[in-house]
Amino acid sequence: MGLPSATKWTREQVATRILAGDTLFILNGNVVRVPPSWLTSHPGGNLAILHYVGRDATDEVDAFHSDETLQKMKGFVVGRVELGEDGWVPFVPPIANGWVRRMGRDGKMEWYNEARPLKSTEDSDTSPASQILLKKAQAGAEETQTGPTLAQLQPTPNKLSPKTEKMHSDAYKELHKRVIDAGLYKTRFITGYGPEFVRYTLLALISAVCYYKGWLVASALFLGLFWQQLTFFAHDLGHVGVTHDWTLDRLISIFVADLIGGMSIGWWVNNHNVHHLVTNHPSHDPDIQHLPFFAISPVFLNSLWSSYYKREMTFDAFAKVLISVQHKLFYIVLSLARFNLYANSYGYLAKTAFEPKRFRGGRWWWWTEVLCLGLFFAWFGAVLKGCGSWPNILTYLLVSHVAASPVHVQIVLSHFSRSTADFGPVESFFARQLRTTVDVICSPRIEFIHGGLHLQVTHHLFPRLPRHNLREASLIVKEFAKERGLEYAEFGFVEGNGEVTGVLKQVADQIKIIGMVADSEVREAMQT
Ligand code: HEM
Repeated sequence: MGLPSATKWTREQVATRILAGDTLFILNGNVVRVPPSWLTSHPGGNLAILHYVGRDATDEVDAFHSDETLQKMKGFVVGRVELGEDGWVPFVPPIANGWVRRMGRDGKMEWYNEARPLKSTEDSDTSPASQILLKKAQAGAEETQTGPTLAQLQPTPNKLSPKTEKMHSDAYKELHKRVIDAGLYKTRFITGYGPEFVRYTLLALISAVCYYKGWLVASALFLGLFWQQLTFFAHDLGHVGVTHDWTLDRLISIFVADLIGGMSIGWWVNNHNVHHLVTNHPSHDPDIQHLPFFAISPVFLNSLWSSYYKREMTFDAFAKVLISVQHKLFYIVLSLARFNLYANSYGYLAKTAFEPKRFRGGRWWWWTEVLCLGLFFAWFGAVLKGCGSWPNILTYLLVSHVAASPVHVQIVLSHFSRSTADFGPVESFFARQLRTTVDVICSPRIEFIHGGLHLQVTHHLFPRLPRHNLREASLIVKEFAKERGLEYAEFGFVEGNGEVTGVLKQVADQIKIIGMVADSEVREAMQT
């Protein structure tokens, strides 16, 4: 690079370096350069960073990193930029237009066009002018264009005002300070996790006692409830939100998620971080990419490209049948969702088997996960074998997996009925999380059923905040949002289910309408 860290960079210089392949983002007015070797070993995954290339990532970086990491990040600063009255004028990251870096035939890194942009032709709340969805790249397209262009880096203005977004960003910083000052980053080991551990132990014990008594359905039911509750603990650990020590939290989470639950925590964290950063973006957020089973927006009927799964989400004849009745299949599909999570988990571990060492965890995380999954298959396999007959085995498998499934309903409630529009890089982290996320109202007495994660808006704003402090933090956030006239969305559990199935029905109806229009066109053509 050759530029010392005190150097002032112009916006043009930043753009030129990005187009040349550098991974740059803005942090508190500094230009941060992530070296390629670091990008692949980033504990939050490479996509987390790629979605912020050319943008001011200060709020996101503050939300996701420990103080120790924030200090270390200073070592990656390569210069400064002039921030205007409305802050940094962001670029559109190359990945948003389908451009990624990969090794070329000559052994050098080069741009690769994995997808082509599908731009909005209007400027509405559901389809803002800034919206870029992705479609699979056409064969041979990369030969005509060798990398992203300067024009592609420039965001299309929409109805968002950069001044207002800057105000939201400043407000978020102030809010974060209030949360820190209130001491809410301190984990409540005794009063928070104490009752949790009693609950986990009881559920596991009841399941074991029932099993040895031969009450298999009851045993499976309590095993499922035990898994359901442990999911929340694994979630906290995945966010480094328990001991706040990456290695310790990761080790405990491998024990909980892989050994007891049979799922890869590495996969879950990788997936979940992307979801937190590009929440509800149809082409980038894996948590809303569920074809052929669900489509929460008509845009999915265009067979979009997923930058997370690196494949086309094909809306084929099979998907068409399922989506047209998705609101009716909603609970049935979710009750079996755990099997899909196993598949994704093992696929991720297979894919990462030959990845380079990580900055945190080197390769041990991978081997420990594989070992713990082996142990899971050994103990759960023995449990199933002990059920005796095939009908008993099948019943045990189904009951335990269905009993663990309410957690999936809860997760989708928090986002499925919220906006999936892409307001581009100008939108602040604060405003984006409030727009795409909703809380489920629930009494503190029964909030353990939701694992406390029904306070999803506050969780999205402060992902590393220990779960048992979310209620207290949410009160601060709500008051703060009210002061600034921002919406903090929340609904009751029943109302939320109604909204989500309503959204699914709307998309399903859309298919019927498209089908009817096509039929009448054919009829008209035959008559003429
Ligand atoms: C040079 C730049 C960066 C460095 C050195 C860095 C370093 C790290 C480290 C060490 C962790 C482990 C957690 C911790 O110890 O704090 C982490 C996690 C993470 N990072 Fe970064 N990071 C960088 C840039 C970014 C950017 C630009 C983003 C996105 C805006 C990002 C998103 C994340 C996420 C989502 C996690 C996972 C946290 C969680 O699971 O709760 N990082 N990063």
